[in-house]
Amino acid sequence: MKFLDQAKIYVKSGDGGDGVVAFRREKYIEFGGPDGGNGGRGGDIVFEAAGNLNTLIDFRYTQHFRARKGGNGAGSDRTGAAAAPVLIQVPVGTQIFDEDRETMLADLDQPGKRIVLCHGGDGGRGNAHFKTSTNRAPRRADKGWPGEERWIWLRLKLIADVGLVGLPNAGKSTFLSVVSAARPKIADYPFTTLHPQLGVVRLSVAEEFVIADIPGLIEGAHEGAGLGDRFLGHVERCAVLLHLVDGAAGDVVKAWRTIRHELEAYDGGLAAKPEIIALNKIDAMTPQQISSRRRALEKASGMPVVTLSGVTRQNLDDVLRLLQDRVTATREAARDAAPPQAAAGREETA
Ligand SMILES: Nc1nc2c(ncn2[C@@H]2O[C@H](COP(=O)(O)OP(=O)(O)OP(=O)(O)O)[C@@H](O)[C@H]2O)c(=O)[nH]1
Ligand SMILES: [Mg+2]
Repeated sequence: MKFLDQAKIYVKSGDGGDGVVAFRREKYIEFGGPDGGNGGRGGDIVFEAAGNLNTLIDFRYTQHFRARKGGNGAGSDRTGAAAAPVLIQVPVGTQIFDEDRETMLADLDQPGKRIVLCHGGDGGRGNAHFKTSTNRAPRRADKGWPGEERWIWLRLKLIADVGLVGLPNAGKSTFLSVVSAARPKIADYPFTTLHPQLGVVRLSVAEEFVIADIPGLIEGAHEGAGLGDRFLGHVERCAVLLHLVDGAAGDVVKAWRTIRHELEAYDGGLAAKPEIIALNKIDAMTPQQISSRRRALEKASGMPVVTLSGVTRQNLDDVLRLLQDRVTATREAARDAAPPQAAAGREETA
């Protein structure tokens, strides 16, 4: 499946329908009164977060969205029909930015959340509306109000509970493939993973969380080296980062520091996120190597370090338990902090 996490599109809500000038025509009544109806409202542009999507690729092919004009008014005081809204479905986690790419207009962070981004124009008034005691036969009717138009940026930030970070080849995709049903590409060369992928981990009926595997980072990623750091956006909303360090390749402390440095250079609160450090590929290390590298990492980071092997599945259960507990705690804290309305996924208008 192709993946795209940003897209620029044009949206325009429908113009309002025009009001009309009309007069009553009936037998035996010489001068019928004004009865021109109002125009109908133009169609809205509505965005909806859809749970079954996880790419913006469709927006590469369709970039213009226009809602229809409202119907014109008609004689006999008939109001024009309101035009149907245009509903644009985007993946959960899509943020809508103004053309400047800075101002966020909406954050579609929950399944089913909807926002009206552009309101349809109101219909113009028909001449029946302009009748007064001194002007009983007005010839005035207004055109409909124009709809709103703008260019916007869609930016997808996948919503996962756990973000996998590490150098290329650290074993991130292997880890994802053994703990979830996801089947990412795995190979012994760097930058095997070219776009983020999600997997669901199920520990029990009541316990599950989503992991995001992203392309490996290298030194200078924040300046564009390798695949750059733009995929880090996909772990911005994670509760915890699982930082995999390849224990079988070179200097583990240097590897860990390189990634920390890139997380700090990326502004998005990533450096402040809880991190679980895991020394990976212990199946390919001697017991002495495992303990000395682990100690070196613990000394450098000042944190406990877990050891595991994605290939032989050693210690996976312990690591998943740690992650689940951290995810649960974060969710509970968020629930306590959020006002009840927001937790219910209230509709809002941008
Ligand atoms: N011995 C051993 N090899 C592993 C382990 N996990 C991954 N590998 C190997 O390491 C290489 C890289 O694995 P990937 O899972 O593709 O690594 P990645 O971190 O996703 O790499 P990028 O997508 O390039 O960032 C592959 O050859 C894997 O078979 C492990 O636990 N033990
Ligand atoms: Mg990978």
